[in-house]
This record gives sequence, C-alpha cells and structure tokens, in this order.
Amino acid sequence: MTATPALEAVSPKETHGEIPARTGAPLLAVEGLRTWFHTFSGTVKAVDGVSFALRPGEIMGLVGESGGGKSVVGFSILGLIDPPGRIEDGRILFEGRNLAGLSEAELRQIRGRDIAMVFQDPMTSLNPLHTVGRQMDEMLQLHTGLDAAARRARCIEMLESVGISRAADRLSAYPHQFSGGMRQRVVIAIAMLARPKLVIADEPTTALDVTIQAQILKLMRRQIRDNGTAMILVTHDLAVVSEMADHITVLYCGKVVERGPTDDVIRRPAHPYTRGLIDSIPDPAHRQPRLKQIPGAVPDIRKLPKGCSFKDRCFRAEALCGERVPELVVQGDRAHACHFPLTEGDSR
Ligand SMILES: Nc1ncnc2c1ncn2[C@@H]1O[C@H](COP(=O)(O)OP(=O)(O)OP(=O)(O)O)[C@@H](O)[C@H]1O
Repeated sequence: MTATPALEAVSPKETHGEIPARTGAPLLAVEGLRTWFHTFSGTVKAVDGVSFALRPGEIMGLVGESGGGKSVVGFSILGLIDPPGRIEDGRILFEGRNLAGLSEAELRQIRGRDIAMVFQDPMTSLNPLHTVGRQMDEMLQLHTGLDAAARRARCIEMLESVGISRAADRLSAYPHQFSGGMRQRVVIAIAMLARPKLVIADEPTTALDVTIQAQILKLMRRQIRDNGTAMILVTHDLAVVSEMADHITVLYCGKVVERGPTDDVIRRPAHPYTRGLIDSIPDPAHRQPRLKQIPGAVPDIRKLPKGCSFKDRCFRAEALCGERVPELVVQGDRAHACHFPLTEGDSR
C-alpha cells in the first residue's frame, strides 16, 4: 500500500456528515455474480458469487488486494467483459432492470448517461486526438436534448465546478495540454456531465501525486454528494475508503469476505483479512507504513486451496478452515465469511 494524505486532508465532519439512511429500494443490487475467464491455463473464477446493494446517493468502497476481483466487478456492471471472460451467473439489477441480460446497444445507452466511469489512467477515457470541449459536447449530444449554446454553457459550468480556471478557453485544449491531476478533473467533469445515477471509480487517484490525490478525492465526493449520485469506489487503499465511503465490501479471491457500514467495519472487523488490511493502513501521523503487513501472498486463483482461500495467511486458521469454504453470514447490515470471526474483544 502506498501512503495517502487522504486521512489528514479530508476532515471526518465533511466525510460522514451526510450519510444517507439505508432505506428505500436499492439503485443497484448485485446478486450472486459470477464472472469467469476461460483461459488456456484454466478457469479464472475472478468473481465468484458476489452480492451487495447500493442505494441512491451512497458511496460504497470495494476493497482488497490486487487480484481480488474488484475491477472485474466494475467491468461486469458496465457490461465490459470481453471473451474469454463471461458472466456465468447472477443478476445485476439497476433500478430493477437486469443489466446482465441487456444487449450491447442497450448497455451503450446506459453507460455515460445512467452509469459513468472514472479509471485510474485518465487517458483510458480521453481521446488524445480531440479537444476536451468536443469530447464533452459529444457526451451531451448523446445523452441530452440540449441545444449547442446550452451544451457549451453546461461544459463550462462543469469544468469550473471541478476547479479548472479559464474554462471557456480550456474547451479548445487537447488532453496532453493538461497535467495528470487536471486531466483526472476533466474525466470527472465528463463523467458527471449527464448527471449519472451511479459512478464507478476504479483507483481514480492511484496514479496521481499524493498531494493531488486528496484534492481529487474531495472534489469527487463533492460532485457525488451535490448531484445525489451513488458511487462504487474501487481501491486497494482502505485509508481512502475509510474517508470516503458509507459502506465497505471486502473482496478476497473473487468472494465477499466482509461487508458493512464503514465506521463499524473499521472499528470492529469480523474477518481476519479485513483486520490485516486495517493494520496495514499507513499511519498518517508519521507518514509511515505500519509494520504489520498481512503475511504471505494472494494465492493463484486457478489453484485455490481447499476450504477458505485465506487460511494459509490467517492467524486464526484451524482444521475446519482447510475443509469447508465459509458461507457468508449476514447479521443486520453486517456480513462476514469466516468460520472463526473476530469478536469485540479480539478487535483491539
Ligand atoms: N482478461 C482476463 N483474462 C484472464 N484473467 C483475467 C482477465 N481480467 C482479469 N483477470 C483475472 O481476474 C482476477 C481479478 O482481477 P481484477 O483486476 O478484478 O482484480 P483487482 O482486485 O481489481 O486487482 P487490481 O487492483 O490489481 O486491478 C485476477 O486473477 C486477474 O488475473
């Protein structure tokens, strides 16, 4: 994990002041999602039975180490899984409609307008050959009925709202004329243009300088909150999630190992893997990584051990863990998949 300034730069009051109540129908309900890749060297069960729900305006952190399946969950929701990958099973209900059953043409309508994306590398989303203004305008032409003057006004307003000065002039600039941080602001502006209901942000600040990271995170949260948009924040960085997200879903080897409200999970993790992730959050007071790292490495997903995939790295593992895969146990708004979950006394 790299050090992040997010803990210092974003005050808790700002982050958790407006947590929406967990009531009402979910905007997104992912149910038993299985996305597998059929490769020559075996089947990669990248996402293997993942479920979670997100209500309008909520921010959910999707966390875990590299290879856990976070990005594949995001791509599955967006309908961007290419062969040899395939959604094998499960439903992705967005406003009650199963995205997993839609055609590419139907999904194209939803992408950008209802669900937008922000990736780690801004150049994944930006076309280097077109001006920023043209790219913004195309998005509005595709998803709104605004006339040319109204579209231009909206583009300027959006660029200003993400902190880009001289916005009218910058419309005619090309992506390479912006710095990395400014480019990510442009991507966020484009993502928010059509006022989407959901944004999927995959490591949106990982590639940026640490001082820029906190600015971009603050900006994203403001945009999200102001527009009532929900967000899935995909990251390996639990420090970022602890500042940004209302809820956390922890993935390990393609499965949910823990889920719950952020503050509660951070204070009282039930799964030893979550405990390990928390213990390895860099200490903001000293800008140093904590000494406790999770021992061992994530196993090869094609050759998972029998029983619990985390057992070989777990300080609590017993014989049962090598025999049976733990089921996800749901208790109120918390859930964990561990035969020997941590209790209050174990947590500190
Ligand atoms: N196109 C593909 N073909 C084969 N395997 C794939 C493909 N895309 C992803 N995978 C595998 O799926 C698993 C989950 O990958 P994913 O990128 O979702 O992990 P992640 O948690 O997002 O990690 P990272 O932070 O490194 O992106 C990994 O084992 C990865 O190797």
